[in-house]
Amino acid sequence: MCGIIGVFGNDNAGRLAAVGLFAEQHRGQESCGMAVSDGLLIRLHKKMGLVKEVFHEEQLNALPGKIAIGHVRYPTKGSATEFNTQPHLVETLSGPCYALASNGDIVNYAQVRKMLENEKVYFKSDNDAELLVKYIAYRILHYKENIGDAIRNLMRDIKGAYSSVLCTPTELYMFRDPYSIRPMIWGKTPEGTVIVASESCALDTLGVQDRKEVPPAGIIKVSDSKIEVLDNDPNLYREGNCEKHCIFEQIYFSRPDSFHFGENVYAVREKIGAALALQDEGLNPDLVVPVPDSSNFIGLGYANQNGIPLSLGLIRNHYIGRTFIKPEQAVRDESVRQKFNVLPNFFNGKRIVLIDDSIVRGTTIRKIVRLIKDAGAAEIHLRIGSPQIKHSCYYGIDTPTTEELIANRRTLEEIREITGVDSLKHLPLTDLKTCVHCPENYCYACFDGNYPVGVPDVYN
Ligand SMILES: O=P(O)(O)OC[C@H]1O[C@H](OP(=O)(O)OP(=O)(O)O)[C@H](O)[C@@H]1O
Ligand SMILES: NC(=O)CC[C@H](N)C(=O)O
Ligand code: SF4
Ligand SMILES: [Mg+2]
Repeated sequence: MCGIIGVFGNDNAGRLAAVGLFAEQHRGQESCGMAVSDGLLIRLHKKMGLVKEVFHEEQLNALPGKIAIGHVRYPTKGSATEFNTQPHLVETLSGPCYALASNGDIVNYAQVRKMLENEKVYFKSDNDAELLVKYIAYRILHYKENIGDAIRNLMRDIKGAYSSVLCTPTELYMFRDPYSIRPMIWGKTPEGTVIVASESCALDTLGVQDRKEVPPAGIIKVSDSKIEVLDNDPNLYREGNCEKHCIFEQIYFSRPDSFHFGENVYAVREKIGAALALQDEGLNPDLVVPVPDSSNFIGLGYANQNGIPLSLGLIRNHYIGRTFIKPEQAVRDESVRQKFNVLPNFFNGKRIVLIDDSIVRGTTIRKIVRLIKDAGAAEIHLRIGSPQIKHSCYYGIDTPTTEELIANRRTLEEIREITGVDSLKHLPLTDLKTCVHCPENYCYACFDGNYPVGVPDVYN
């Protein structure tokens, strides 16, 4: 998962983009970057690190212009390096230049890259956003297409998830894959600046009130003279006429104050909590304790449904960030250890319902249960706000190789034993589907293995 931002029509475009990226920091912590156009030239700055580390006053002063695109990266295609960091800039010999940033992942990356390499297109990175921008530049130069047509052909030829922003020296484009797997939302500030972001929390921070989702297969072109929604029928590029939004955005990834796929994220999480609670009538624990932060609203939904007090007995260090999205296991282990502590004398003798949104490798929950047990809890009943994750994601979340997923290596009973809890229940898929308004419009592949856009080819 990554976060994108696009800004058009503001003298402080770079600064606004930095504010937007900061609001989306939870979507990518490894590196970030920005491309800003002053009308003639696109300048690029990207580095490993967090937004506040990469964009100081000095860098922002060196990025003048009215159009900006930016990205916070959580790597899925290509390792965590500066080369693979987005945006990617293409400067062509004949003049035009384009910068692009994208959230998602491409499943036929190898095939399309090979096709472009056969046409003498050169790649600097292993990142899918470079593939997207080079594909577009290739179509424009080779077939003399305009950008809109190049993007339409991209939708025909390139399969996977992409919520992308592209800028030229004078225009901003936003476009989204036909299944709308990742969120993408845009609007205008009262002063008329156009902003597009992965999540509405970034638009809120930048003062955008009137906001709309970029439609499936949508292509929106913003120039000085107008905003054009270019005609494009999603059903030309997909099987069935459904969108397939990532359900994991609602369960874990997005900020709870965001709104997308027609839902308030916090409200979906509260429903997940209530659905978990319905499985537990008669359990009567003393306290419901969520694993902060992503499970707080699931915990609240559970507590309200069964009339049990919600208790914030686990305290997290807010400066550690997300642990599941860190690329190395040793770093994940150490980060979880440093991330959580318990309130003193809080758990002693108590029967706890402990709530987390998901178990991926099992790193987090093992350590948390140990902490709570050491703090004297009498019973721990672990409830997970999603089904077991048994399949990798190929659309922008780095759920690891299937062997790394604990649900593939152990039975549910073994996981209960390893974690050391008294009982363990996941939310069944059928119940999860009741927590959103249009369940048919979601991807659930990491739970059921039904991949709406297929699985990757192999690069060789
Ligand atoms: O089983 P695991 O491999 O540990 O992965 C699952 C955990 O990772 C996520 O938390 P994370 O710390 O990434 O983010 P959060 O602070 O937003 O909950 C998620 O909320 C689970 O707690
Ligand atoms: N998680 C994402 O959306 C990652 C975007 C892109 N695939 C990258 O690796 O940079
Ligand atoms: S496989 Fe899972 S994480 Fe990936 S897009 Fe589908 S629901 Fe989301
Ligand atoms: Mg968590």
